[in-house]
Amino acid sequence: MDTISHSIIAPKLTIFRYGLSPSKHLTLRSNSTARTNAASRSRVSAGIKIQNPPIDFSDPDWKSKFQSDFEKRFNLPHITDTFPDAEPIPSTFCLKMRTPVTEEFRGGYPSDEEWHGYINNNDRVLLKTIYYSSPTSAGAECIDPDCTWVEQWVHRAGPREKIYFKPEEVKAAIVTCGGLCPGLNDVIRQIVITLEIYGVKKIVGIPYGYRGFSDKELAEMPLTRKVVQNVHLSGGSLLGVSRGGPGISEIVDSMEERGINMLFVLGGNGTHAGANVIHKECCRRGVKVAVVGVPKTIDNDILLMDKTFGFDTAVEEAQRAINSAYIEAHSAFHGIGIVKLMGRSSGFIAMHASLASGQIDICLIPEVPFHLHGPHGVLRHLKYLIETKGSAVVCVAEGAGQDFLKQTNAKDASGNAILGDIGVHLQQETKKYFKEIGITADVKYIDPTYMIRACRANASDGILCTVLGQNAVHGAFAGYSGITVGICNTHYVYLPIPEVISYPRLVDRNSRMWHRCLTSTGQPDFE
Ligand SMILES: Nc1ncnc2c1ncn2[C@@H]1O[C@H](COP(=O)(O)OP(=O)(O)O)[C@@H](O)[C@H]1O
Ligand SMILES: O=P(O)(O)OC[C@H]1O[C@](O)(COP(=O)(O)O)[C@@H](O)[C@@H]1O
Ligand SMILES: [Mg+2]
Repeated sequence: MDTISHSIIAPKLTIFRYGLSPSKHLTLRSNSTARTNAASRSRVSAGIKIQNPPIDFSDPDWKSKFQSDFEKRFNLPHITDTFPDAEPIPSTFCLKMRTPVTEEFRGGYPSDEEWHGYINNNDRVLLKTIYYSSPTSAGAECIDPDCTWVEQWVHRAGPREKIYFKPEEVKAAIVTCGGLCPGLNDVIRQIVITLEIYGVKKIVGIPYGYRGFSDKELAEMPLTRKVVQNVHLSGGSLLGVSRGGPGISEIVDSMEERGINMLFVLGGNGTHAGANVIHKECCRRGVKVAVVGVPKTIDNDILLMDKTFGFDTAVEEAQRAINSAYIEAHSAFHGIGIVKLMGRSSGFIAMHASLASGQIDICLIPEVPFHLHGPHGVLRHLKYLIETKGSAVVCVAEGAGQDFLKQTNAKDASGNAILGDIGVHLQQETKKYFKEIGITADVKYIDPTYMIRACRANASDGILCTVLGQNAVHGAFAGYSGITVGICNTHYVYLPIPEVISYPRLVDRNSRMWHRCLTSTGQPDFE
């Protein structure tokens, strides 16, 4: 694909949830073009199994075939795939340094054989760590109907002893795309700092996302440790962000003109789809470039990772809005507080914020359909809460209940659907309902979404950003391209881009976490 138009291919995937009857097979629409080369394989995600084509479990070798297929899928694309003769050199990243740089390092690199700070290319991290003895275990992620234990290993991230770029020949660029997310500046800062430790002198920021590659009026921003020293103290992105933008060829043309041979792309699933195509186009043109992604999304909708940076901060910041809604509701006669949180297709922020606050009576997320009206609807339960507790607080994810709203088919510049405002709808319907049944209700609606997104990262996200930013640079110097960084089971890993964006990661309604949320809110089933 040449232009970033994102009339996103939306193939249908059949998802089988263990523990449900076949009549409850679900259909999910993928919103990423990147699924093309992944669609033909079996895959597992949180609580769901997708098989396309199905594995033949009667084949006694199915497990080893699955594992060798898995290994191939998670093999990291490398510069040597396109340039088989590319020779590695000893790494210039070594923390046994001298200040100031003395003559002893002038001609060569300060790599130290005694320093055991490098990651071996064969180091691996185990992707799945729970053995489910039965497919009916809560949240079971099984490959076969017997829930056979199958080891799935992914590549460990970190500095390698051999590198494929000479620092003096590197021109590195950083670009931040999509919506804002707490921690963008922390990642930019760590990328710049780590590049300088390797000895890179030419580092630039591309302004306003992919748009900065085509808009001649937007000058690239030179970056140094000095420039980025304090950027993590503010939210937003030092470089600016945007949606939409030029086509892939234009981006790669611009990279060639500028002499960029390392590109760090900070963004969500759309940005990563773009990064993967940029990587492929560079390979096709035979230009030696490392393209490395750092997943950015407060929605936490990237597959396989424990979490993405900014998510923790978003959950923490959401507490303030929830607490205000709680106080308003609690202080009013028959008070009802409604808080809308972000989450286009995934309800992670709403679920975690509800759990963390302990002040939510009803949590509504896109993954779990609900009725508003009727004997089992949300409004009937609100009446019950008002009658029994005197007040109620609802937390709704922005992507929830879209069926209740007028569908406009409107898209943003990146091709993402523009959602209707479920928060406003809920507020209006609640007011109407209580008026109709003749019960007083004081309804207050809070939409803190953009306030949450614009925050600076909290301490735990700050650390995550630090590790991810540093690992992105190590991955590029190691010669990998078309990869992204992440955290799996508390360990840091490199993953091929298509594997993490083939569809948005969703809350598994059979997971223990969703069950815990229901336990905490005490809400009934609204389906
Ligand atoms: N399928 C795609 N292929 C190439 N580029 C894409 C694709 N989807 C989105 N992009 C580009 O990635 C950037 C960010 O995408 P967007 O969906 O807005 O945010 P996010 O990366 O956070 O999901 C935009 O510039 C957009 O044009
Ligand atoms: O107003 P904008 O910039 O389109 O952002 C809204 C979207 O941004 C998000 O916060 C994150 O989306 P991205 O990951 O695509 O940046 C969504 O939850 C929300 O729907
Ligand atoms: Mg997105």
